Amino acid sequence: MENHKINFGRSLIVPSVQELAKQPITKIPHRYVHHDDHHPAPDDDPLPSLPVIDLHSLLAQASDSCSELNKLHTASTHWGFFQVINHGISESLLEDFKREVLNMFKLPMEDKLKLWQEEDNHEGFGQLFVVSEEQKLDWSDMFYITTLPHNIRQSQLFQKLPLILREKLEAYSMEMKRVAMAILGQMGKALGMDIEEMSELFQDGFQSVRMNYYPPCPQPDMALGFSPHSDADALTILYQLNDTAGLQIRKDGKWVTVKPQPGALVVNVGDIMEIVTNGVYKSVEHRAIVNSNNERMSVATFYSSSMGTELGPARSLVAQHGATKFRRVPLETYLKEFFARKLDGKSYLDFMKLD
Ligand SMILES: O=C(O)CCC(=O)C(=O)O
Ligand SMILES: [Fe+2]
Repeated sequence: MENHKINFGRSLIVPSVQELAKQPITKIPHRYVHHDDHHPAPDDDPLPSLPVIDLHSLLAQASDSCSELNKLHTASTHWGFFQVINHGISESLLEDFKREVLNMFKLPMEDKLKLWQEEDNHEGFGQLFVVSEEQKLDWSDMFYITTLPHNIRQSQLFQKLPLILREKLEAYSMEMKRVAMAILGQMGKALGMDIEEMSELFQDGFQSVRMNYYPPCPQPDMALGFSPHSDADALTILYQLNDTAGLQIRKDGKWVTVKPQPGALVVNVGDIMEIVTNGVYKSVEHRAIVNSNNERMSVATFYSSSMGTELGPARSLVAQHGATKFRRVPLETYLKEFFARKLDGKSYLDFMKLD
C-alpha cells in the first residue's frame, strides 16, 4: 500500500527554548509558567528504584524456569516502567548515536531552521501538541521523526539530516525495533496471548523517535520540561543521554525520580498496550522536570502496532478475561486523534474507554 501522503498531525510553531535559555534572563516568560504544579527537586524524594529486567536472561530462559518472565509481568502490572540491562545493543552504537544527537542540538539556529516543523506537519524541531496560543509551553525543544515503516517516512526530512546522524539513527531504529519486539513477545507470553495475534499486531509496527533537549531553567520550580502524560504507543524505550536526572513517574500518587543508570534503558508501557491487554498492563503518567544548572537530553523511541490494524483489546485475552474495556478503532484514527489534542495526563486513554 502506498502511504506517502500520511500526515499524523500538526502543532503550532513555537520559539526555541534552547535559544531563549541562552539569554541573560532571571524570569521565565509567562507562557512557560505552570502555576498549578509545584514540584520538589529530584533529590528531595525518597527513591524506590525501578525494577531491572535482564533481557538476555529473559530470552535465554527455558520455559520451566520463568523468574525473569515473572519479574517482567510484575513490573508491567505494578509499575508500568522498568529498566532493561543486557539488551545487546553495542556500546559503540549507543555512544555514536548519542554524540550525533548532541551535535544536532548544537547546530547553529540557521541550520536548525531547515529542520524545523512546518505549519502543516509536526515532524522536525519544535514542540508537539501545541494547539492554542494560550496553552502553557514546556521548557524544552525536541526533534520528532517517524522512522518505521519506511513507506510513511517524510523522506525530505530524512534527506536533510546530517549524514552520520542519519546512518546512526537508521541503525538505532533497527535495534529499538528488535528490543521492543523481544519485550512485547515476552509480555505476550506472560499474558497468555495468542502468538499469532501478537505478531500480526506488531511485526510491522509504527515507530517514531523523539529527541528531547531540556536547557537549564532560571525558575525550575515554575516550569516543566515535559508536562505530565502517558505515551500513546505500545512500548517506549528511553535512552537518557547524560547523567542529569529529570524524568519522574507517578507512583501511588507521588512523583518518583528515575535516575539515569549507565548502560540501562528505561522502558515503559504505553496506552496501546493498556488497550491491547484490556487494562492488565497500565500506562503510567510521567513528566520531566528541569533544574537551574544542567542541561538534560533524552531520546524516546515509540513503538506502536502496525498500520492498517485495528486497535482494541486482544481477542485472545478478552476470551480469557471477559468484558472489553476499550473501543475498537483503526490505528491511524487513534494516532491522528492523539496528535490533535493537548497532552493532558491519561485523558486520551479515558476517551478510548467504554463506559
Ligand atoms: O525526557 C524524558 O525523560 C521523558 C521523555 C518522554 O516522556 C517522552 O519523550 O515521551
Ligand atoms: Fe513520555
